[in-house]
Amino acid sequence: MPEPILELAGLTKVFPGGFKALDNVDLTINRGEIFALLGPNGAGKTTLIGAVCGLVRPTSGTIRAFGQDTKSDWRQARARIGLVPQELSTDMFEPVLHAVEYSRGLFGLAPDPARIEEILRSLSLWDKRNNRIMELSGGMKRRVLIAKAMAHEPDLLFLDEPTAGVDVELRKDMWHQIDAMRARGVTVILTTHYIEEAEEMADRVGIIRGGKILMVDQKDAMMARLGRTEAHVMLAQPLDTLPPAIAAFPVELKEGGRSLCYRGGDGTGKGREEVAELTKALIASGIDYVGIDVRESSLEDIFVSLLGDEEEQAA
Ligand SMILES: Nc1ncnc2c1ncn2[C@@H]1O[C@H](COP(=O)(O)OP(=O)(O)OP(=O)(O)O)[C@@H](O)[C@H]1O
Repeated sequence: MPEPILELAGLTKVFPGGFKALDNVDLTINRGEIFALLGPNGAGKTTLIGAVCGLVRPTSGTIRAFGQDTKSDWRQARARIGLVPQELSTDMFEPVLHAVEYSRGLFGLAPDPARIEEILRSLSLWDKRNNRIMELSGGMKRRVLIAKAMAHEPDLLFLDEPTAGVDVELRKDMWHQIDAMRARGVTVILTTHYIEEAEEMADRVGIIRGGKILMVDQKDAMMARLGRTEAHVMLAQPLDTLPPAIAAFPVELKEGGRSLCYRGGDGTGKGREEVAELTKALIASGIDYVGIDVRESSLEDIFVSLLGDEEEQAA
């Protein structure tokens, strides 16, 4: 039975000046899951995190964390929440070790040098522990942000764009770290506009745009429901029209009749079987082909088509 760890109801933020960055957001996050909040620039992701972490005051709506309304007992909830912000704002002159120890103390936990060492080693920061943060590379600075958030052993961890602008190796490393946190029972909410990241990491995905949650679902269910198979068949001879046996498939001629494009299935692999049927039907109809390119749609395709649909509706 899923146990809600964070419950947002009707969460709305209107900034002074009238801009509505969050518009009636309802969202429940369950213990132990990795939830990816996916959305384009300015969608409201950082504002949502800020509201939960007490950095942004909601205009209306409620936030319950660990079963408690955060309005009544904010400090207690906040002590159990870790935040890895997009940017390092303070501590530049601090040595790494000190900054991380300080983060632990900030929320009232007793010092634990062994735990801090474990965290720093797991992030390959141990050798840099006595360096001032300003002396580190951009990627290392990001690791320090994660170390700081992990130092107070949060039950719920927000990662705001954890891998924006980092190299592929560090990105993989971070994914590893997130996995390790999940294994430790930490609930992780990450914001990203890298779809690949959501696809790789998340159990559930929420799509946010213009301050509104457009869709929330298990990643696999979202892929199955909205996914498609796409196949391009390069024909040996261009065709003007399709015989009925071929036109019965969800296909259309492209490139002046030189290729046949199939779009079908449902993201469960069913489309591939239909493509196999299509190739048999082509042979039976005496239509020769020289190549086939089949691909399953990714979360990215789904994301782009969802946002596209929204734009059409808004127009
Ligand atoms: N303090 C503020 N005053 C006015 N508007 C703000 C303020 N902070 C954010 N906004 C606006 O609210 C919207 C949502 O911003 P937010 O930072 O939450 O987006 P985001 O989804 O995190 O985007 P990104 O992917 O670019 O980080 C933006 O249009 C932003 O300009």
